[in-house]
Amino acid sequence: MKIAIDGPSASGKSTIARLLSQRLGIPYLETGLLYRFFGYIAYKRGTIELPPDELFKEDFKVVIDVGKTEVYWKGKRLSEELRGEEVGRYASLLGEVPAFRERMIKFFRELVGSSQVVGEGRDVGTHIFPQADYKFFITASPEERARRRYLELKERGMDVSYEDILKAIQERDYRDANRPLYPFKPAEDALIIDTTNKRVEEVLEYILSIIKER
Ligand SMILES: Nc1ncnc2c1ncn2[C@@H]1O[C@H](COP(=O)(O)OP(=O)(O)OP(=O)(O)O)[C@@H](O)[C@H]1O
Ligand SMILES: Nc1ccn([C@@H]2O[C@H](COP(=O)(O)O)[C@@H](O)[C@H]2O)c(=O)n1
Repeated sequence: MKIAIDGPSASGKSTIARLLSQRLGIPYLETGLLYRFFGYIAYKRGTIELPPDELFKEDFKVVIDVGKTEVYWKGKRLSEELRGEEVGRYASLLGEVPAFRERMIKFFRELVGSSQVVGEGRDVGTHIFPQADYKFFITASPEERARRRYLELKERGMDVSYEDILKAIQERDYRDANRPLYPFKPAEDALIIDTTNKRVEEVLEYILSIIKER
């Protein structure tokens, strides 16, 4: 079984996908973490003008398992290095490059193959696994998503402002939605879930009820 969970920044899709993976015992693929990894490489090199084949020559490894996706670079697991807004911006800029996105789609399909997966990101249900058995699109208002990201980064001890985060989220939403190729939008057969006024537990139980119904 393949499950696609897509949605905009800070909508809560990683949280839901990870919990769903754990409840179902199915490996979790956080596609945004790989975009962030290459965004991190581009950030360190100060440019996104990097051919996909050159980026994929990096010494990296991806491990997907129940409840987790891990990225290793030169043998070291990267985590906090990938979570900042600036790396997210570089990831989003790379995401606008069709050749890079096509290479990423190919990479994710080869990584998962015919195995079960809970795939989470922006284009899992539209392009990576269009044949997924279940497709969910997790969203929330920009203000609520900025609030969630603000609280998340403050808990990590980062000195951020709500206003800056809201602006970054709105800019990234616009960029993701207005890409000439592969514009970010829900799959036509995705179930859209607005979580603005919903707790994580409510969203998870609702999705599990949909899966168990079939
Ligand atoms: N329904 C919810 N209500 C309140 N807070 C939530 C909800 N869902 C997730 N959160 C919190 O919001 C923050 C962002 O969630 P998460 O990282 O899952 O979003 P995301 O869509 O994966 O973000 P991104 O794609 O930018 O990585 C986390 O701190 C998470 O605990
Ligand atoms: N399938 C994907 C996943 C991510 N992106 C871009 O990467 C940025 C960072 O991802 P997060 O999930 O950590 O926010 C994101 O803003 C997207 O622009 C993508 O294009 N496709």
